[in-house]
Amino acid sequence: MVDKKLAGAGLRGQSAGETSLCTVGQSGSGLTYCGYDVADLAENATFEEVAYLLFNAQLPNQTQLDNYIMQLTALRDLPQALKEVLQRIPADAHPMDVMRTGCSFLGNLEPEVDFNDQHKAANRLLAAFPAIMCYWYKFSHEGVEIDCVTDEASLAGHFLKLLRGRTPSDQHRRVMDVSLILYAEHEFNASTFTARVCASTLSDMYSCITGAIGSLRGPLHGGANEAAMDMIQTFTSPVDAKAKMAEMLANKEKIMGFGHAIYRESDPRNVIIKAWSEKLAKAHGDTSLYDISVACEEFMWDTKKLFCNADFFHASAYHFMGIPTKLFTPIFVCSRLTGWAAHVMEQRSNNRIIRPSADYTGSDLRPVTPISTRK
Ligand SMILES: CC(=O)SCCNC(=O)CCNC(=O)[C@H](O)C(C)(C)COP(=O)(O)OP(=O)(O)OC[C@H]1O[C@@H](n2cnc3c(N)ncnc32)[C@H](O)[C@@H]1OP(=O)(O)O
Ligand SMILES: O=C([O-])CC(=O)C(=O)O
Repeated sequence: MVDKKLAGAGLRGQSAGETSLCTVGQSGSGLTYCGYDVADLAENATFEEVAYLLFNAQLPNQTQLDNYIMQLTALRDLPQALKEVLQRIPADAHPMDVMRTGCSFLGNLEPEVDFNDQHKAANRLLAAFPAIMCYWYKFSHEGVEIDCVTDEASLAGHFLKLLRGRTPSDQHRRVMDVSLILYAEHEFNASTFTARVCASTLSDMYSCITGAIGSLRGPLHGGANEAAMDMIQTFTSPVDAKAKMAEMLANKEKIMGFGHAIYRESDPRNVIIKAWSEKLAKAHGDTSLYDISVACEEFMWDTKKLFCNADFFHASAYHFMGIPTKLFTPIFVCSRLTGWAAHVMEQRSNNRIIRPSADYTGSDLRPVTPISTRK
């Protein structure tokens, strides 16, 4: 992968517009949000500060942050009509379909009637997504109707408390916060581009985000963290992992959580979440899943020069925090919503409808023959 060419199918390597939100894969700093290195943000900021940054192009001061957190916490509860819809979604539904429906239905109840409301709509979704996910999960899986409001100030803590019904540890709250920071924004990835295409028709925020959720759902994009978890759970030891992965590669199977459309040698988020995964494994008292994950990383680099993307060590990290695998990709939604909404706002600020052309590969011009003569 070191000599990977950013060209060819999938619009790879082509610029599809301008953004001031993010750089990906530039030498020196692998990933920046509005000029800040993601590692710096993960070390020295909170997810709410990053959300504020993406929506306002600058980090908040303490007063601005306090006000922003107050604003978000007031927007957490779900309307009764949305709770009733979530109650009707079966336990075996795909959780990303739940997020898509929750987002779309909220757009019916509280539509964005004017682009002046774009921050309001984005903040409402940011505050409500953890409850949409957890309300459905707890009702459909445990028959429990949870209270959608908690006393946790951060979105990370709020989500963990909704899911578990008890106050999370400082370590779990911090890891979830870092995870939300790492997933928040990533330039013109597939789901963000979906949101921008939708925005370019002057559609509403809820439609843009609903479409983006549909794009993130696929295993080649956000769904990879769940797929990686399903895979590593089938490995019994580092040796077993290497043997099974060799078989998968021989069968030309894709190994989820490895490779990236833009990065060539590493994903800068991996080293951060990997370090947290190791700490969580030690705190958990059983490092076997972490050791297996490290063996996978070594094997893929040695055999294919493929590296872990942001998703791979998220699998074990979330697992050590007791998060059900099926909620992995919905957590990604709770975070990437910030990037999507910021891109929608940016697209609107200098819009032209996105409408590329295609190279035609079909039949030459031909007449319509009578149906009775067709074979
Ligand atoms: C947060 C995120 O969305 S990160 C991405 C999450 N997705 C995954 O983890 C899914 C697994 N990875 C992949 O499918 C790919 O690496 C993608 C979709 C991320 C990027 O796709 P592309 O840009 O087309 O990959 P790229 O051009 O680097 O592929 C080069 C070669 O490596 C192979 N390859 C790339 N990733 C993998 C993988 N994970 N497992 C096995 N082979 C792989 C490709 O099949 C291709 O082989 P070929 O030339 O014989 O066809
Ligand atoms: O950028 C991409 O192609 C995939 C993505 O969203 C990410 O890595 O966070």
